Amino acid sequence: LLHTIFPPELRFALLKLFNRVFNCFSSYCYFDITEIDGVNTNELYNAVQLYLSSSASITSGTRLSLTRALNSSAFTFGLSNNDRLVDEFRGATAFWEHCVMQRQSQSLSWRFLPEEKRGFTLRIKKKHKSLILDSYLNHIMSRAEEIRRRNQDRLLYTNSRGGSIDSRGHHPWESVPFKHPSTFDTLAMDPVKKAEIMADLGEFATGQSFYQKTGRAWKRGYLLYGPPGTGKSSMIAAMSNFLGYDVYDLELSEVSSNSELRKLLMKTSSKSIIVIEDIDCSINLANRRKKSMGIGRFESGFNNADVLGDGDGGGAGGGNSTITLSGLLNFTDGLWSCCGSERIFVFTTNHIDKLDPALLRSGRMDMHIFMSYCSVAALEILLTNYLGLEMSELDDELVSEIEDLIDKAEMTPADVSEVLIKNRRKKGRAVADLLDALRGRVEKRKGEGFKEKNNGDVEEQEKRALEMPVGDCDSDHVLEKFGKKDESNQVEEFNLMTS
Ligand SMILES: Nc1ncnc2c1ncn2[C@@H]1O[C@H](COP(=O)(O)OP(=O)(O)OP(=O)(O)O)[C@@H](O)[C@H]1O
Repeated sequence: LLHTIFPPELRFALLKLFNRVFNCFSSYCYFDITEIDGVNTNELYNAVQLYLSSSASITSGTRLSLTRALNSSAFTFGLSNNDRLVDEFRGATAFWEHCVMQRQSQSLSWRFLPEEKRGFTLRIKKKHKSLILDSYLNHIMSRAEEIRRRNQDRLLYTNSRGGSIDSRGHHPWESVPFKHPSTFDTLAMDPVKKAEIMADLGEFATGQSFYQKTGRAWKRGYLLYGPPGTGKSSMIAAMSNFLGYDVYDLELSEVSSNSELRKLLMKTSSKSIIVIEDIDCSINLANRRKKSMGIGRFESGFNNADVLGDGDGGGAGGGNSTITLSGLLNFTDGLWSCCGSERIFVFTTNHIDKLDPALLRSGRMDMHIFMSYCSVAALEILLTNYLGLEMSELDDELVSEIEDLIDKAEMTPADVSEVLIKNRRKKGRAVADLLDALRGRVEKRKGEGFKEKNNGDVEEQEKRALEMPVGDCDSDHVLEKFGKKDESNQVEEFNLMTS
């Protein structure tokens, strides 16, 4: 009888009418965000899920499912049917409900759809509608991206031959989870310098509006230089862990031309650190200069590029590579470096004197970071990290002997950690071994007439020249500095360059 008096069509029409009247008088409005929009995945649904699973407050009695995604180092919770969460945004309250319905049938679609139809319903006050639509949803998208990055382990990419996707569909960048444990806490270096670098990175990562306002590309370059074992790779890992950026370790010898380099760059993602290690071994600048001027023999062991591109080019160390310095500079500086944003370029070298001044010039590498031999400040950090020991716990006499020896010994943090790690369970033994190692090194260097120390002096000059504001670091200064390093070849070479 009920069916005859109220046929389904009439019931549906009444329900619709009721809804309309209800909506007119209600102070709320509703938005549905379904998981699948037609046949496309709705990015907003995934973002809302991720965002709510870590940001919104859980109402009591809510039952949530916990998840830990592959490659992820954090737990998030998922929402079941009709779970409700409340979120606040700039004084507005957003009520979220998760709705799950069984899908009736697999409609005609080229793509398999999940059996459940999932979606969120967002309820907000009508007066907050524009705030929510203009800002809240964008806020959710960017927060979700951030959470995804933080939860996900960093990835370390390396390039295989070529810059394009090959015939077998292999991407030119291959990745592995990057689990390097180095952080700024574990990094042994001068605390003031460390704080400066961290502040610089922090400013960069949060500086979107600054870069927009000044019309600068949102990227930054760091040159790490210093002897092997002073922590250049550890610094890159610490940067990656600090910012939550992936690392692209660019193997230049695998790249055969400037255009390949450009293609590789195009396939890197934003929020990443692009690293070229031992840049002096990758780009053969000295020989290029001589060759381009048609004089001099190629004395170093580099396998020179046959094609040198243009006058500003230098061949990459690899076999048939035609990468030029200008190609590399375009990679970091030119229009192509801006395809994407929030990118950090890091070059490392053990021999800053081998680098072309063009690479060091103002604006190329924004910060030059000298990774030095182990200093007292760095040793304090290593003692705490490896032995859980404060310098203040040591005898005054012992401390003053260490302070006296440490600079003369020129031990790298890698050398010092090797000594400490051997006896990490016997603190006294470890400190005694360290003292022996320091004395041994000083004696050895005395025997050699502190030859290396002379280099150290030059390094001090480099340090001073390169750590001044980069704008002041002109090529003349650099030439003069390098001219002092090795009287025989380098002076001639740089004279040629200036002429
Ligand atoms: N400044 C440092 N702070 C903490 N540990 C360090 C530091 N420098 C070196 N180490 C230790 O020595 C190891 C080797 O250092 P790392 O590879 O970072 O040096 P590097 O300067 O990059 O050397 P190379 O130029 O040979 O690549 C690290 O795994 C780390 O354990």
